[in-house]
Formats: sequence, structure tokens, C-alpha cells
Amino acid sequence: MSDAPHETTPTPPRLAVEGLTVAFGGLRALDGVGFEVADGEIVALIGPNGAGKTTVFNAISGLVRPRAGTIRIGGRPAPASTTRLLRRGVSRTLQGLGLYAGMTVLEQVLVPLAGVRAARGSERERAMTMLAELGMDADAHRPADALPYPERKRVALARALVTRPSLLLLDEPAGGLGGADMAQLAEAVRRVSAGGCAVLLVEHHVDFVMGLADRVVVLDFGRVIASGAPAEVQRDPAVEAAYLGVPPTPGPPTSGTAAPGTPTPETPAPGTAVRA
Ligand SMILES: Nc1ncnc2c1ncn2[C@@H]1O[C@H](COP(=O)(O)OP(=O)(O)OP(=O)(O)O)[C@@H](O)[C@H]1O
Repeated sequence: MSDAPHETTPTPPRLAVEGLTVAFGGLRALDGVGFEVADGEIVALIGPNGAGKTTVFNAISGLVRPRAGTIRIGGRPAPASTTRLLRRGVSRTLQGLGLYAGMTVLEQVLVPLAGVRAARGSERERAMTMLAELGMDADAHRPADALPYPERKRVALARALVTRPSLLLLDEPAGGLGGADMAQLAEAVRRVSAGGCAVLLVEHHVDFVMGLADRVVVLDFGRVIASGAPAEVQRDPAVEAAYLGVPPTPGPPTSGTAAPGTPTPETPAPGTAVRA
């Protein structure tokens, strides 16, 4: 028997983005963006308003067509339809809530499993287990619209997690949350990543990001200006100049440090992308 080490094929990253370029008319929203997220890794995408973070999510989700570049999921090109992405293990939350009007909490969480048909018993069980994991099972039969904002945010998370994704995209998950809810959210995200799911999140809450992410990718004007461990990125002079060094705009007190453009409980769902 040979003592030569076994040749192993390296596992491709769960998500690999390379040279991603997206233009809206004359505006280059993304210009050659590249980064990777491995299984079980939590990567945060940060940057000023209008830097291109949501456009990255939209390109991965097949909602905008890149002008150039590649997006690979588990080593294969990303499909462009939501259904096929779900089948490939990709789930996403939206900026704000994106919940359906007039549905109970349980119905919201059943949508990715059952669509519009009546849910099977096993699907209801799975949805209830997911809600229980997030401490929401007691609210299962309440209209989601009647719940306070942090609980509705948790429903949106449960809906993204119920399919047991291998790649989870979270768009401003901490937006509008206070300290206790943010801590609970961080715990839930850590649990999901400990189970092997790759997590990519866009977030303005600097403390939340730096305490949670394994790696941070910083975008500015559609380009990656820095990436690395949170502490490393925080010390980067280019990042400080483009983003972290800008003093937060005065407003109602929120827990933790928030970078400019951060939503507060009073303004939970920012819509427009306006550079400060
Ligand atoms: N559908 C669109 N049509 C035209 N321009 C767009 C469109 N979507 C985004 N943009 C522009 O592309 C740029 C990147 O926007 P994007 O929303 O990705 O930034 P962002 O970093 O997510 O900002 P925010 O932190 O405010 O959410 C901005 O200049 C924005 O105005």
C-alpha cells in the first residue's frame, strides 16, 4: 500500500461570486465584485447607502441580470428562478419584512413548503418545529400583521429557514430591532451556521456585524474595497474613510453602534438607496 497522501478534490465554496458587474442604464451599481462564502461561514456585506449590497443579493437571487461575472452555488452556476434556487438550497429574507398580507404566522412559514396548495401534515409539523426553534410557536395561529415588528421579523426569518437552506441570504436582518432582539437573532444565525449553512448578510448595525460575522466584505461605489476578519476590516483606513469613520446622524437612541443609514425601530424599512 502506498504511503502517498490521498488526493482530495477541494470542496467548492457554497457561494462564489466573481467579477460581478451590474449596470442600471449608465449607472454601474456593481463593478467586478468577487467574494466567497464557505459552508458554515457567516459573511457580512457592509458599505454606505447605495454601495451595491442589495444589488449583490438581487443578482444572486436572479432578480437582476449581471452584465458580466459569474455566480456559482456549490460549484455550479446559480439558477435564475426563485423555485430553482429554493431547490438548490438558497433562501433569502428581504429588507424590511416582505410578509404576505392577511396570513397567520403558520401560513407565512408554510408558503415555501406548500405554496398555494393545502399543506400536508408533515409540512405543518416542520413549520411548527421551525417556529418553536425561534420561540414563535405560541403565535402560530395569530395573524402575522397583529404582531409587534420584532416578532414579524422573526416570522420572516422562520420562513427563510423552514426549507433548511444551505445558503441563507439575510438583507438587513437586524434593521429595526433593539438589543435583546438582536442578541436573539445573532444566536439563531450562529445556530444555523453551526449546522453547516453558509450565511451572507447585509447589515448596517456595526456592532451586530462585528460580533457575528466570521468575515466582512466592504463595498463602496460597487467595488470591494476591503475584506477580512471583522477586527482587521474595522482598522482598515479605506473602510474608515468610506464608511465607519462617518459619524452617525443624530436620532433617537438605539442599542449599539449604527453606521449611517441604519434603520431604527421608528423607521424600520428604509426603501431608497441614497448616499449620505
Ligand atoms: N432597479 C434599479 N434601477 C436603477 N438603479 C438602481 C436600481 N437598484 C439599485 N439601483 C442603484 O444602484 C446602486 C446600488 O444600490 P443598492 O440598493 O444595491 O445599494 P445598497 O448598498 O443596498 O444601499 P442601501 O444600504 O441603501 O440599501 C444605487 O446607486 C441605487 O440607486
